[in-house]
Amino acid sequence: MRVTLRDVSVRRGARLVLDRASFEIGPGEFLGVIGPNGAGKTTLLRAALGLLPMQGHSSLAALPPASRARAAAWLPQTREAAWPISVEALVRLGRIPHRRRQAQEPAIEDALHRMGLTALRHRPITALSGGEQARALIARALAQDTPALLVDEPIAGLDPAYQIATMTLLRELARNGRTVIASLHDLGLVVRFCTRLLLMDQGRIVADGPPARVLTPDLLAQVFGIRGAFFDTADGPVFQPLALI
Ligand SMILES: Nc1ncnc2c1ncn2[C@@H]1O[C@H](COP(=O)(O)OP(=O)(O)OP(=O)(O)O)[C@@H](O)[C@H]1O
Repeated sequence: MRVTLRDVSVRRGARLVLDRASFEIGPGEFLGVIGPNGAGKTTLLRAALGLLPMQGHSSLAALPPASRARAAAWLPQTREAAWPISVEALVRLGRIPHRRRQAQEPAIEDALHRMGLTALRHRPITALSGGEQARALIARALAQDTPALLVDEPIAGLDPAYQIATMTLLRELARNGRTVIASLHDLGLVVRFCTRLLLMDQGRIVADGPPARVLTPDLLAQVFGIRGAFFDTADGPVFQPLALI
């Protein structure tokens, strides 16, 4: 599904925290939204979904709520569990937009399996570690089985194996025709997995393109205040942040 944003702006009080953001993304793309703390990444994703008052146009936000819930799944950054429901019940919530339409169980089993939660399915989510809770919330988004997936820091708090597994899964979903947008901080992993990067700074999109064209020495210095290096490895290009400037 194509997701289009045109001149989307968000104000918080007197501050413009998102300034005329525009981009278009289609099936097959895995877009990594990167930028320093406070750059506006979460704001961009939430505005795209219509979860914030905004100006401008977002194709997802323009959909009626029921259609939007079948078009896009959302993994929020905050991972607190409000109620001690079971992992399986949480994942089942992802199926609400599809109720009455399809068999529910295969999507729930698949999501539990993909996130390594089958053995934890009856555990209350309040009795899981932070990383396990994050995996349960990713599984809920997967169970929603939508053509677009917007995920806010999906690998924060995950161990290295689940970080790689989750990035691999998101890349596979994109390769199978989904549209995936993820805010991410790990520049090494975005270079390995994302097909395209959107670099944000102070509420603006300052670069949009393939990883090697976005993580240039000039932009790394200007936006992050760091320098880093690219290496070619048997597993593909690798980027390592090296030092503050
Ligand atoms: N509820 C709010 N009220 C006022 N300002 C807010 C609110 N939420 C976010 N902001 C401000 O909006 C700006 C963008 O925040 P946002 O959460 O989009 O950044 P981010 O790039 O996702 O940051 P991080 O990497 O730290 O998660 C920040 O300056 C933040 O302080």
